Amino acid sequence: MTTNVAEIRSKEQTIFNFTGNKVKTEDRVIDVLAKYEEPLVVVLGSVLDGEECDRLIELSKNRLQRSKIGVEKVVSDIRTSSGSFLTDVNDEIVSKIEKRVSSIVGIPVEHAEGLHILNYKPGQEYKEHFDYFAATSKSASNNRICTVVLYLSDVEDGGETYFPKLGLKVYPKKGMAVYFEYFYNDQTLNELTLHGGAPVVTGEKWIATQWFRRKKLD
Ligand SMILES: O=C(O)CCC(=O)C(=O)O
Ligand SMILES: [Fe+2]
Repeated sequence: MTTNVAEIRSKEQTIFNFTGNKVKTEDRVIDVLAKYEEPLVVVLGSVLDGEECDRLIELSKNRLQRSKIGVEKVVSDIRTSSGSFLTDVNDEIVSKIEKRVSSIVGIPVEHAEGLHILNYKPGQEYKEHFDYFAATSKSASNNRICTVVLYLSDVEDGGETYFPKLGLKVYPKKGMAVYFEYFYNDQTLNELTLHGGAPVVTGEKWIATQWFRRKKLD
């Protein structure tokens, strides 16, 4: 059998740099459960303990607002959940989690937007989208480069994070997380990170998202 060398794409540099089945951070050893190689998608077990998940939900419960999308911040059918940033919350657990997430990814916390809590009730979803800003957007000068979605609750049915171009679904499990990156030179790889949050069928879904930027945020 002959191999067409032109068809073998050389792998690009990744941001997430751990190999093997564990990621060691200052305060926790995290299991790597699954990996999709290019674009890199990593499923991580037990990033947060139950108490940490409950604390994040508790902190955001009274602050939730109908989610908006884009730089213009408009209410849309694309995202029907409710959410809140925890950036103005001064809480030891929040800082600890942000630090842990940063060391998993290998990017300083100053590049992170701050934990964004989302709550989906039955029927609510986040339709497929890219996390990075369009090249024409003002925000693109310091664009997002990778995402960590932390699952703060189990979902009885539905609510999976899906990547339609990869044929990949990640089912929410309290304390687990999914990481993916879109900082490739090859834009077609970035576009493969199209993803969404499927409608919750039964139960409730809570997540915390941390988006990282290429440069520090002020
Ligand atoms: O709800 C999900 O599973 C995905 C959330 C998401 O895509 C985001 O917060 O950017
Ligand atoms: Fe997203």
